[in-house]
Amino acid sequence: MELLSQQAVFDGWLRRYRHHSESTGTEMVFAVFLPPAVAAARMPVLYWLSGLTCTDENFCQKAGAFRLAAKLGLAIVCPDTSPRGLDLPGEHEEYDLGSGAGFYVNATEAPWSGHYRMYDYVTDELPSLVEAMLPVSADKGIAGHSMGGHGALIAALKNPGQYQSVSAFAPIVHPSAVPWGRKAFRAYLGPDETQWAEYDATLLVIDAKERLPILIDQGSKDAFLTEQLQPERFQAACQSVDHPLTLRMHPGYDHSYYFIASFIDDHLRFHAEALGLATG
Ligand SMILES: N[C@@H](CCC(=O)N[C@@H](CSC=O)C(=O)NCC(=O)O)C(=O)O
Repeated sequence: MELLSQQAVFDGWLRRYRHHSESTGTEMVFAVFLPPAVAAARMPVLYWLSGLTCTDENFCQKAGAFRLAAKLGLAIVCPDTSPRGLDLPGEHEEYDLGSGAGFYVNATEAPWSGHYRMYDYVTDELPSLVEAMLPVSADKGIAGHSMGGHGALIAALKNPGQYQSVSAFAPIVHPSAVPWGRKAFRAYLGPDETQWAEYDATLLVIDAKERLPILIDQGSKDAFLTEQLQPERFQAACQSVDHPLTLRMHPGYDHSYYFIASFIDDHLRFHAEALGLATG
């Protein structure tokens, strides 16, 4: 992997790397924050999955996570949200399909299936690469926002034992039932909706093999709340099977990174505690 940039931040390092991905068949870029303590020990990692229109950079520039992550000794890896550098039909025309909108699934439909394999990329290929090439441990949590919040939920629900913690900001909890998800799933997974269940957190949680506690924060003034997010549907599914969920509604907050920045410390502490780091 090729180091693209390195910057000192809170006595740690923010690096961006490019590498060839077997999953997507493209070059992929990711960002990693390495806390200062990494010099002394292999640190656990939080994977952050971003939302529609994002790259690896949105979280790094806007979330304000690195001061506390440095103190906790928690590395953070931020993948991109889709393959890049392709020119598939329709790939760059709409913000919620194609580039910047990979939805963390393995596409089965043309023209996407050869490259849009973001599920394999974020759950398998990228962690293997990061653990082989960087001074981090195999202990990991996963979190994300909106499309990426849902990506985090399905990554944890589909891989029992792989993550020690999972959390989300304003996740699209039931993509099979809302416009953003239905559009993406129809394109990537085809018209047979029974195939969509494999990537729908509200359906997956019912038969989850592990009851890993989930933290979700949601703003009550989020413009996408009613049409696209509907956290109450996931809450009902969790309640029906006693899956531990903490869903916090925050009056006045919207869908933006101002909301994420306001509560990111709670999520970092939530993950750090599950990963065995001191949070005091
Ligand atoms: N442009 C679109 C909405 C785009 C948007 O709000 N993207 C969010 C994630 S939404 C769900 O995945 C985001 O994180 N944007 C980047 C940022 O830095 O805020 C529209 O206007 O409707």
